[in-house]
Amino acid sequence: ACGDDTSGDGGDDSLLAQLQEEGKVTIGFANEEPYAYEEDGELKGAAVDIAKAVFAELGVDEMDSQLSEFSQLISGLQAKQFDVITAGMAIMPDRCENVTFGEPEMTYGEGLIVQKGNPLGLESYKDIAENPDVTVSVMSGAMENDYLQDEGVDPSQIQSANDIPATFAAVESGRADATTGTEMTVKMALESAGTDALEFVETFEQPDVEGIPSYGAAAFHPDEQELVDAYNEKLAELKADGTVAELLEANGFSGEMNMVPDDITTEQICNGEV
Ligand SMILES: CC1=N[C@H](C(=O)O)[C@@H](O)CN1
Repeated sequence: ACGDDTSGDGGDDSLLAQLQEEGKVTIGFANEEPYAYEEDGELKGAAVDIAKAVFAELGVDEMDSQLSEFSQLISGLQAKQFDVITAGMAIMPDRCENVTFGEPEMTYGEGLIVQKGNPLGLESYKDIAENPDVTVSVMSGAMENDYLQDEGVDPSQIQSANDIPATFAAVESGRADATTGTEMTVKMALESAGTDALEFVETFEQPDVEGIPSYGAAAFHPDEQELVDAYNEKLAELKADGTVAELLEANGFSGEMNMVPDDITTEQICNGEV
C-alpha cells in the first residue's frame, strides 16, 4: 500500500482509497511490548490492536508490518516506508512538526529499573541528576532522553541503546546503573528478561516535566490528512463504545487509568497546552 499511486486509472488515488482497495495497511513498529510487538509470528499490542480495529471499520482488514528502530520510525514514515506508525508514540510538540498524530489512544507514565536492592537508592530522575556518577541507559529517540535532561540529568550520564532489550542488557551487565522507559514497557521487559538481577522501582516518583503524562497515538504522513480524519472518526466511535478501553485492558493496561480523558485533544498537546 505504500508509495505513490502508479495505477494511472484516473480513480480516487488518495492513500485511504488505495488502502481500501488493497485491503491492507503497512504499519511501522519498534517491537516494544505492550504497545506493538511481534510474538510467535503475530503482531500484538495495544496500539496494534486499536489500529487494527479502526482499520477494520474502514474496510482495511490486513496489516503488514515493518520493524524499525524506535528512533527511525518518524524518518521511515516520512520516506513512506509505511502508512502509519503504531507504536504508542507520545504526541509531543516537536514531533507534531514532522508527523500528523491521530487523536490520543492511551495515556502513560514512566518507570525505572535498577539493580536488585536498588543499591544507589534511585527513586526519581532527580536522584539520578543529583549523583553525576550514575548512568542511565535509554532507547534512542525516546522521550525519556528529554525528560531526564529536563530534570537536570547531564547528557554524559545518558547511554543510548537501539532498543529496549539493549537498555536492559546495559543494566544487567553493570554498564549502566538504571534504565527508564514507559512504566508498562519496563514492567513487561523485566518479565521477559527473566532475571533476578534487576528490579522495578515501585516507589518511583513521576517526573514533573512537560510531556508527563504522555499521550500515545498513531502517527501519519503530514500529506495524509484525509486518512487521519477517517481514522479519527472511527477511533472516536471505538472509544465511545468501550472497545478502546477493552483493548487496553487486554494488553495489561488499566482501562480506567490509561484511558484518555474526553477533553484532551491532539491539537492541544501539539500546541503545548496540555
Ligand atoms: C511507547 C513509547 N513512548 C515513548 C516515546 O514516545 O518516546 C518512549 O518511551 C518509547 N516508547
